[in-house]
Amino acid sequence: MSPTILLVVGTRPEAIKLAPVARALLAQDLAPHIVLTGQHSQLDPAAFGLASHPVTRLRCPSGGDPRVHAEAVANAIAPLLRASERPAMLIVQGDTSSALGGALAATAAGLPLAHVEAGLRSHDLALPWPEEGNRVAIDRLSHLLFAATADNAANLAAEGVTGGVHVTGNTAIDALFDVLLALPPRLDSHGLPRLLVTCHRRENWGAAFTPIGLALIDLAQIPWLRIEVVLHSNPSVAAAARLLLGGHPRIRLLSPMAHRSMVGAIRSAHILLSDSGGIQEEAPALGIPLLVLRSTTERPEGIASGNSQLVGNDRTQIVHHVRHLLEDGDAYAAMAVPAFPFGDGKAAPRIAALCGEWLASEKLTRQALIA
Ligand SMILES: CC(=O)N[C@H]1[C@@H](OP(=O)(O)OP(=O)(O)OC[C@H]2O[C@@H](n3ccc(=O)[nH]c3=O)[C@H](O)[C@@H]2O)O[C@H](CO)[C@@H](O)[C@@H]1O
Repeated sequence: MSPTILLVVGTRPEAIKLAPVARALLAQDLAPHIVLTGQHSQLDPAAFGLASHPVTRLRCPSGGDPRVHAEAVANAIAPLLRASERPAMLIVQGDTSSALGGALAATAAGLPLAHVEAGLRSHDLALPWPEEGNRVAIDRLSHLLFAATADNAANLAAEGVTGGVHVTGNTAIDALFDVLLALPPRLDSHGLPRLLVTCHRRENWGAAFTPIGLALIDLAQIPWLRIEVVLHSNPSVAAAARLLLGGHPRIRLLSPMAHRSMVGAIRSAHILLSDSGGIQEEAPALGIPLLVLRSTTERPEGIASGNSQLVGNDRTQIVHHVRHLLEDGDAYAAMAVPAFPFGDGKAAPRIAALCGEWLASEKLTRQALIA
């Protein structure tokens, strides 16, 4: 029987980034089993191509203290690891409290743990909180660490974590390529240039969204610029944008989109304004200039490749940088060259092969110890 591998999925980006891994594990004759923690309660496995795998649903919605949430997830996963058909390995992705909960549960049960997107660091525990702390904690507990980039592996080395580290690329690019294959070809757009905005990180919640919203209202005075804000699926995160921008005649608020539609929207945008991690990975590959609504990033590779720029959440700075890109064709063209600093779209098969090899070598070691 194929060894079972549990994949813990709490949020939309984890589903997007683990779907290619689940598929690649199956191709390696390993049996992926999806554990939906309930962090994003509306998550539909079918929307991410995960429905063909066995799925266990836990009831751990987010809200409140993320450390309490991580503990709740760990407690809810524990019985799955004690079951008679104990999995061979548990995989977590990224830095959510679901991922931390999965890592804690695996550790408590003495189960091998693999971390997809290991070594990502902003080097500031407060930005983003609690994600940066979750990243460090998960990496300390993991047996296999799949770093997306050489910089991420170097972050691990600097912390003294070297064993089990592999540079694989980010599975976000695998997922992006999958979507692009299914999208109709891009038609030349003769419409107005579009500024596409997403904003959901904790540091831009509530009142912290105000300068960003006011910057969009300033930019809406440019008559030939279309502004679209994609709201987050968490209504309390979306509330500040609704309050400030709802009803503005020149700013469209859009409901959260399926990944396929989102990639289509990014691909046809002129400029992106976002604090999303995943969009920082996708924008360079699509060659769409990205202004990052943060003062720091754990993804400096997109800045080094010339595709993104940090603009923080200051009203004047945001307006200045968007206007600069709209008015200076050379500056725009320099940021619009597609680049692939986050991977070549083959991260998931690499990860699955490494999991298979690791499990085989563990089995040999166990057999040698018994003999
Ligand atoms: C800054 C940061 O700490 N980000 C973390 C956050 O993700 P992150 O900040 O990427 O979370 P988002 O919710 O922005 O998800 C981004 C992904 O969702 C897609 N999208 C976005 C809007 C929409 O309506 N529909 C849609 O499909 C984007 O194209 C992208 O693929 O959790 C991830 C999962 O652990 C981590 O890997 C990231 O490090």
